[in-house]
Amino acid sequence: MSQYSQMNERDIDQELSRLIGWIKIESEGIAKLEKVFSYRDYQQAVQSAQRVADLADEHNHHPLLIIEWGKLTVQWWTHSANGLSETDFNLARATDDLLFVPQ
Ligand SMILES: C[C@H](O)[C@H](O)[C@H]1CNC2=NC(N)=NC(=O)C2=N1
Repeated sequence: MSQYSQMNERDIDQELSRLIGWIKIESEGIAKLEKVFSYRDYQQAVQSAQRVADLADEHNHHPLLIIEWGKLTVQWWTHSANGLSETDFNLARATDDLLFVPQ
């Protein structure tokens, strides 16, 4: 099994239960991992998006990013698998590590 193979429902649910704030959504018939991060203003959301973009390039795996005022939505899935792979979960965890800001 490659890091990019489509996962089965059981493995997806098990991995999901270990994450905080990430949900599974279905968009255009494709399962995706989504989390919304909140910020003080637009610039903070933009800067966070840039950090996720750098992470994505490092791994050659790219999420959908939606920037709004005070809000960044991140969606991970694997285009080549038409769904979720281990790589998406690894990068969801990496996104959390990257965007975690101690209060
Ligand atoms: C050629 C290149 O490796 C592929 O197009 C990569 C790029 N980034 C990617 N990103 C994501 N999220 N899924 C992919 O299948 C994917 N494929």
